Amino acid sequence: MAVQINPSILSADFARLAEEARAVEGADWLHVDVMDNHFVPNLTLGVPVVESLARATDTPLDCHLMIEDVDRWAPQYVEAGAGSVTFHVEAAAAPVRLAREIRAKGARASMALKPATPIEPYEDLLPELDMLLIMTVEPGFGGQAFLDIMLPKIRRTRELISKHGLELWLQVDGGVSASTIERCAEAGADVFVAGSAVYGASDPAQAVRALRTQAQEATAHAAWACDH
Ligand SMILES: O=C(CO)[C@@H](O)[C@H](O)COP(=O)(O)O
Ligand SMILES: [Fe+2]
Repeated sequence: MAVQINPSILSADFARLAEEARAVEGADWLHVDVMDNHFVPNLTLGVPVVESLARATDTPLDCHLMIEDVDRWAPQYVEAGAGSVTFHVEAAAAPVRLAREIRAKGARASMALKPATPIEPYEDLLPELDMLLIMTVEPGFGGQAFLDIMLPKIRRTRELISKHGLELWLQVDGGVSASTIERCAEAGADVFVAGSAVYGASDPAQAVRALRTQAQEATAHAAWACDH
């Protein structure tokens, strides 16, 4: 099973975004947190910055939209150059229609769940998605402590993916670091967002490589991956 490491530029220096994007060459995707100060109590960046970032790096952009009115805005992030667009189910009026629109415009469609949002009501919706994001902190800020109580939700989601024979990627985001990534991989995650663990390191590219090795080794020993 291939694992993917997606550094989050939320923890980078916003005055040097292009340089910071290039500092993690070798990463699978660059994770871009879009916050509107309504869905979450923080404000980051929007469509024009994503357009510029897409031109500044060869690493594809994984846009995590923590915004209200997401049915209206998400397609514009595909047009801005994102290769993957994640909307929060708590903010979407019509998640199936939105996932189909993102895919039709040529990006991977992904849906995120806040910590208190269960996966079970969305089981039938999984075939409409390319990735599911399980938040392992309350969305809004980098540098928060990993919520261990999300591990059973990761396990249950991996079981649903296997049950339906889907190619869905399972992403975790929040507090992912050298001390938590193995637990996430063992539980069933295969795409790992890491902000402070990458950009807080003296060598971000080396931090990506180290996280990848840890995740690969944990996955190799994980029961869910052995079934494949
Ligand atoms: O979406 C978010 C926060 O809402 C994340 O993508 C953070 O940027 C992750 O940062 P760390 O917890 O890894 O420092
Ligand atoms: Fe994120």
